[in-house]
Amino acid sequence: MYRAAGRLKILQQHLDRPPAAITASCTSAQSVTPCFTVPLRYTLDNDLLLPEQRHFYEENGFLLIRDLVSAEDIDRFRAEFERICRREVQVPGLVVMRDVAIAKSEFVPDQKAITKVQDFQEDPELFHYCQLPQILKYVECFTGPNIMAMHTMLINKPPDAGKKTSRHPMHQDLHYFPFRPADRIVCAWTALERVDRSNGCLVILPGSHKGTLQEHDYPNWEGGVNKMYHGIRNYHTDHPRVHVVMEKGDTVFFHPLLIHGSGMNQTEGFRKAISCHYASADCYYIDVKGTTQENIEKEVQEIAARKYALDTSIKFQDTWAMRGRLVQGERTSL
Ligand SMILES: CCCCCCCCCC(=O)SCCNC(=O)CCNC(=O)[C@H](O)C(C)(C)COP(=O)(O)OP(=O)(O)OC[C@H]1O[C@@H](n2cnc3c(N)ncnc32)[C@H](O)[C@@H]1OP(=O)(O)O
Ligand SMILES: O=C(O)CCC(=O)C(=O)O
Repeated sequence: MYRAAGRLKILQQHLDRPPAAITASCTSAQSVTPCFTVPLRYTLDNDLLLPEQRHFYEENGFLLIRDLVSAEDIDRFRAEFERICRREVQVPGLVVMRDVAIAKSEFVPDQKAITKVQDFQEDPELFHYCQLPQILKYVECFTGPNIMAMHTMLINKPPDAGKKTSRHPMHQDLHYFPFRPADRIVCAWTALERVDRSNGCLVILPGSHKGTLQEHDYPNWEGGVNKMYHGIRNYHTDHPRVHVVMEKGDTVFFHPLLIHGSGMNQTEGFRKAISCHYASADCYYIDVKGTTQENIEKEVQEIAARKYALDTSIKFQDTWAMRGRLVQGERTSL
C-alpha cells in the first residue's frame, strides 16, 4: 500500500506540472535504478522522447504532453462537429452515437443530440487531427515509422441526464482490436477544452498495461449502458487510479492494455475530446475465436451486417481493414 501511495504521489506531480514542463519523472517503485539501464519494451529508439519520458511510459503506460494541438486546429474540429450535428455535411461511413438516455428521443440538429462520432476517416476536416505532424512524431515512438490510423472518435460527453449513463466503464481498448502486437498500438486523445473530474475526465490505472487482456462485458448499471461500452468486471479496485486533468490542446498517449474509463459529466456543458488509435502498418490480424474478444466480435459483426446490409459472414478483421488509413510510411499487412 505504501508503495502504491508513493507512486500515485509521483504521478500526480507529473500531471500537475505547468504546460511548459512536459517531461515525466522516473516513476518506478525501483526509482533508484537509473532510467537508461531499464530494458525498454513499449517505446522505440528515436530522437524525440527524453529518457525520462520513455521510462515514464514504460512504467505507467501513458504519457501526457501539454499544449500539443493549437487552438486554431481545435476550433476547426469543433466547427466541423457542429456542421455534422446540423447535418450540413454528410460523411461517408461516419458512425453517429447518441447516449442511451436519449437514443430513442427525437433527433434535433444540435450538439445535444450527438454523443460521439466515430470513423471520420472520410472527413478531411476531422481527419486532419490524425495527420498532425506533432501527433505523428510522438506516435512513431510507439508504433515505428509506418503508421496506420485505425480508429477515430470525437467524443461529446453530454451532461449526465441523471442515470449515470455518461460514464465510460473501465476497459482496455485492445478488447476491440483483432490486430497485434499490442505494444505497437497507441491511442492519442486530445482535450478540446479543459477536462477534469467535474465533466468526466479520463481515469486511468497506471502500470496496468503490463497485465494481460481481461474479460470484458456490460457492467450491471441500473440506469443503462451504451451499446458496446463493455467494461472489466474484476479489476483491482485498490489499484492506484489517476484522474487525468487536461487543458485544451493537451494530449495523452496511452497503451491499448492500459485500464481506463471516464466519469460522469456533472456539468451543464458537453465535454469534448478527439482521439485516434494508431497501429504500426506492420501489425497483423488475429482470429479472436475462442478468446475473450468473441463477444465484441459478435456485436460488431451484427451491427456491420445491419449497417452495410451484409450477412454475418463479414469478418471482424474486415470491419477494421475498411477503417484503417495509412498516414505515414508504406503500407504493409494491415
Ligand atoms: C466498433 C468498435 C469500436 C472500437 C472502439 C475502440 C476502443 C474505444 C473504446 C470505446 O469507445 S468502446 C465503445 C465503442 N462503441 C461505440 O462507441 C458505439 C458506437 N455506436 C454505434 O455503433 C451506434 O451508435 C449504434 C449501433 C449503437 C446505434 O446506431 P444506429 O445508427 O443503428 O442507431 P439507431 O438510431 O438506428 O438505433 C438502432 C438501435 O440501437 C439503439 N441505440 C442507439 N444508440 C444506442 C446506445 N447508445 N446504446 C444502446 N442502444 C442504442 C436504438 O435505441 C435502437 O434500438 P431498437 O432497435 O431497439 O429501436
Ligand atoms: O472520452 C472518454 O470519455 C473515454 C474514451 C475512452 O475511454 C475510449 O474511447 O476508449
